[in-house]
Amino acid sequence: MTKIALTIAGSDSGGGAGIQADLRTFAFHCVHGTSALTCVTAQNTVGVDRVDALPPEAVTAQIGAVLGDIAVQGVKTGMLLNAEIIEAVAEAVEKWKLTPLVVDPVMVSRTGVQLIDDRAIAQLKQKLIPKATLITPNRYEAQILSGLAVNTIEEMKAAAKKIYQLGTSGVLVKGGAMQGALRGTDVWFDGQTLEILTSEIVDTPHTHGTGCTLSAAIAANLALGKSPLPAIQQAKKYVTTALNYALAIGRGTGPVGHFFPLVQRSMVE
Ligand SMILES: Nc1ncnc2c1ncn2[C@@H]1O[C@H](COP(=O)(O)OP(=O)(O)OP(=O)(O)O)[C@@H](O)[C@H]1O
Ligand SMILES: Cc1ncc(COP(=O)(O)O)c(N)n1
Repeated sequence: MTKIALTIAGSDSGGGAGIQADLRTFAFHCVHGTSALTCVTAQNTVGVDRVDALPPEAVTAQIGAVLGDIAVQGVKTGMLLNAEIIEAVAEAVEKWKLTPLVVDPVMVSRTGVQLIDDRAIAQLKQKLIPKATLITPNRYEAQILSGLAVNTIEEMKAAAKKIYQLGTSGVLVKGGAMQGALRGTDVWFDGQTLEILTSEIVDTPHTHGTGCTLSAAIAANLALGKSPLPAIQQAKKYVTTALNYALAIGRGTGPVGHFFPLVQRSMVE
């Protein structure tokens, strides 16, 4: 039976992150991708020029149109932008019993720039994170959500445990923005198991979309029937490969190569 996933996220006109990365990641996993758009960014490899939010009712309607007709086996949320959209998504999660649910709490970019306002952060904490199967904060998001500094592996573990208390069933603190040997080391905590996930460090400046790609790959693996930790381990391998095939396009931070491992050994000349 065809497995189906839903992404609730923003559009990246440069095609590296957001809905564009999520749908490519679902397709790579042979999972049919459905989507509910929250905002439209005018974005490229250099930066974000403008963000236009959709009305929350439009987000509700998209989720309703999908779920009213199509059963989905995995869901992820990405850039939700404002408190009203977060509220609408939390209500839809409740109404449609959206599970398993991966919440990528997109709040701060890898470069440390805050992407959503303080009210939206509070709504994420109160309304959405407690409903999540797992959440995937990066280093800076983990600092905000835990109120702790995150500079060492011990601090990543402490942050994961503290964030778990917000009511999510699992926390993956991502280490893409950590320094030195910790770059690419993530920490998983689900209330019982504390696991350190490592990978090779891929030495590339082209890392745009790694967070979106990881959470979409986790949602795809959950839709395929894996339980959270194996889903995360598989997703991390996919991101590492995609980083190895990252695209040096544009003048800034290029995107990871979602399909390039396939293309290399396939019929495309
Ligand atoms: N250079 C790297 N080498 C290996 N793995 C990496 C590297 N950079 C990021 N990762 C991995 O990519 C995944 C995404 O983590 P990251 O911390 O980059 O998320 P993010 O900040 O949300 O992403 P983004 O850069 O897209 O905003 C994690 O599993 C992380 O360990
Ligand atoms: C529309 C949109 N959504 C999310 C991100 C962050 O993405 P990432 O953390 O993967 O770089 C982004 N830059 N644009």
